[in-house]
Order: sequence, then structure tokens, then C-alpha cells
Amino acid sequence: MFCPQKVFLPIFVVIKPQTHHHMTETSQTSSHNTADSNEPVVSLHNLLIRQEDNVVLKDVNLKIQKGEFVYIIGKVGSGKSSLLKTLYADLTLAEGEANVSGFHLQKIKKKEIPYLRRKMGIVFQDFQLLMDRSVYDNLLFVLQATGWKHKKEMDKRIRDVLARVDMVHKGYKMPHQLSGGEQQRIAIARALLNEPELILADEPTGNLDPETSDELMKLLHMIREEGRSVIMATHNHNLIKRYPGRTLKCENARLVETGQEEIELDI
Ligand SMILES: Nc1ncnc2c1ncn2[C@@H]1O[C@H](COP(=O)(O)OP(=O)(O)OP(=O)(O)O)[C@@H](O)[C@H]1O
Repeated sequence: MFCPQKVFLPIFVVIKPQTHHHMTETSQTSSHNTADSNEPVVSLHNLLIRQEDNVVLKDVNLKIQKGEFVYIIGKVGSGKSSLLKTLYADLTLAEGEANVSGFHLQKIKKKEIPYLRRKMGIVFQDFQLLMDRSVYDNLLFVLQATGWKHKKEMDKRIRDVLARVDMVHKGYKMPHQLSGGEQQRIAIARALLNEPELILADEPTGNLDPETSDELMKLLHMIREEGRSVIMATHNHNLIKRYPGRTLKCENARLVETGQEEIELDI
């Protein structure tokens, strides 16, 4: 069954109209610093990441700059999703210091989390579109939930993001009328609505065939070229070979940098 909380929309926050007000809002929050443009988008210092009582990752140290494309690899259960969940504050940080888009996660309050999530776009393996409404209404829902008010501006924004993912004529379709690849494009369009500086993608090609995965990778790399940072967890090593990027591996409860030559091709 569809679980609305899992869409990670800041729907429980009433936000003023969308007129470039992000900094004012976020800077009012105690865990947020107005980000310097040279600051890393993600800065992690000695993190300990736990799931219940189990240590998933320890001594995690990482800096990701604006415009970097970073892959997270590792075996099933090695901690890739837990790391991403920590970054979008779905998993409480056990120890260490984490600065993500200017938010200090070690002291973030529950009510501040929607503001953090507005600075990022999150893409999942299973797309997580609202199945009971059209593509257009999926996007409209997010804009309204994040404080946009003016019909014309919302319409323009929706058309812009649909154009970016080459889906401008599919706005009237219901999600079930789209292929998996098309649904994932819509999920990316949704992630781009509020111009985030960071895209987190958890196994985004997991449900896609190789050709469609390839197209999605081109799209994610195009998004990176616009100056956004992309962090993508994946099992698909072939894709990393075709679209090289900085690669980190979760292994033995640590996060380690991995050279391209160490990445084994999938059979
Ligand atoms: N909600 C949860 N409660 C308790 N333990 C969990 C929870 N989610 C994950 N874990 C455990 O935490 C560890 C890391 O899981 P995680 O999902 O981060 O791994 P992963 O590398 O993303 O795996 P996969 O490749 O299967 O997606 C695993 O041992 C897993 O069983």
C-alpha cells in the first residue's frame, strides 16, 4: 500500500509563497548556517551510523563539493541506504558531526527537517509517485506543499521540469500509464522542482532495463553539469564504468574511496 510519509515531502509545514525566501526561512532555524558557496555541500566528520543497536558504518569522513557526482557501492546490507537516510535525516545520527546543505544534522530539530529536505531532491528505486493523480498533479502537489501559491508560476515551473526530463507532453498521464523509465524521469522532475543543490538517489536504476538505465544516467549527469551534487547508491558497476565518477564503498562497516580500476564489472 502507498505510504505517504515515505514520499518525504515537507507537507506538514506551512510555508510562505515561493519568492526566493529559502534563506530567510532556513537561517531562522538553529541548526542552519547560511551556506558559503565554497563550503562543501556535504561534510561528514567521524560519523557513527546505527540501525537500532547495530553499528552499520563507523568513522565516516567525507566531503562532497558542489557539482560532484559520487557513487556509493557495497554489498547488500553494507549501509548504502543507511548513509543516504542519514543525509536526509530519516535516520538519527548516532555520533559525529554532519553538515548537509548548511544544516548541522547532529542538532537538527524535527521541525527543521522539511527545510533540509527542500534543499535536496530524493529519488528512490520504486519511484514513489502518487498513483491516484496525474503526473502534473503529482508535481503540483509538491509545489503546493512547499508553499508555492501562484497558479501561473506553478504551471511554468511544472512545464520547465517536465521539459528538463523530456516529458513535457506526458503531464496529463496517470503514473500507471507510464513505463518504469518514464516514471523515474517524473520522479527526477519532482526532485528538481525546488532547484535543490543536492540530489540523493538510492538505487535509481534498480527497476530499469539497461537501456533505460543508460538514459537515466545521462540525465543525472546533465543535472550534475548544472552545478548540483549527486550522490547515487548503486549495485550496477557497469554503469559506473560507463559514467565514471568518484566512488565510495561501504565495506566492513567503513566508507572507503575506491579507484575506478578496483570496481569489478558485473557479469
Ligand atoms: N529499519 C531498519 N531497522 C533495523 N535494521 C535495519 C533497518 N534498515 C536496515 N537495517 C540493517 O542495517 C544494515 C544496513 O542496511 P542498508 O539498507 O543501509 O544496506 P544497503 O547497503 O543499502 O543494502 P541494499 O544493497 O540491500 O539496499 C543491514 O544490516 C540492515 O539489515
